[in-house]
Amino acid sequence: MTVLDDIIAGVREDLAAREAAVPLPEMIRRAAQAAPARDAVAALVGGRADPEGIRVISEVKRSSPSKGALADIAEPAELGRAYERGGASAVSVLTERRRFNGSLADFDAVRAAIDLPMLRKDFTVAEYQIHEARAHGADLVLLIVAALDDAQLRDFLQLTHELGMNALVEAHTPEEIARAVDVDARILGVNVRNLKTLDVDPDRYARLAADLPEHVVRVAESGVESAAQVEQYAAAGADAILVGEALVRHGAPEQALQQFRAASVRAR
Ligand SMILES: O=C(O)c1ccccc1NCC(=O)[C@H](O)[C@H](O)COP(=O)(O)O
Repeated sequence: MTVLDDIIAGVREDLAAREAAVPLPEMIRRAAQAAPARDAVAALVGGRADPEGIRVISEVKRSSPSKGALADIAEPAELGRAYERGGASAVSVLTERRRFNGSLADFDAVRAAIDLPMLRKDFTVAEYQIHEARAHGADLVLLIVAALDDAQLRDFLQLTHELGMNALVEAHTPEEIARAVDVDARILGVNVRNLKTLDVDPDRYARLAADLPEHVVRVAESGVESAAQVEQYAAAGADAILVGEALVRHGAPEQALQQFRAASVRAR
């Protein structure tokens, strides 16, 4: 069993418990009553040519399977506000409980504190999670190509769009990029972290960049430890980067964000 398989097994168990507490029809009703989603494509598009720098999706990440505990985030809302002040274009909140110590409560706290588009970062394996994300005010959900078959990928993306949201469709290989393009993904991420082995290979983004179509929002995910890495992603044409660990471990996330955006301008 890979790490991804193990995470998904836990996600399914937790999902069954939430669905027993709030059945799908009620979650659909709640999603329909939520305020309209913000346009995450508009927030992220054009980052590869923006004179002010690359777009940053800043992540609220307490723990990870690869590193264990990362940061004691006492006030996720305050971290979200710091990201907003630092110039983030969107905020991602991990909601997976068992391996990331995340929660929908964290998501709700940040949602109430900021006005940026927000990614509900979970391992999506059922339509229920998409309605649930919308009910909590999410603007973006994560669809990991490696975790879904073609029909699920198409149906989940369609539902996401029907609910007025967008999806970050995450790929790791040329084949997964092709599958994402086939379903008309608008925001396509290359995660340089292998979710089966947890190896991080930042050069992977540049190797796969040529496979990303011009018209999609291109996101380089994971592996940012320094401004130099941001320069490398920007030089390879990324519109946006998704950064977790480097921001939650940094004492001054606003400054880190500003440095990352400035570094991306130097790369052009
Ligand atoms: O972060 C992990 O260890 C991890 C393990 C297994 C599946 C997913 C994992 N992380 C999710 C992410 O993709 C990252 O949280 C995100 O891209 C930010 O990465 P980083 O900046 O390297 O924290």
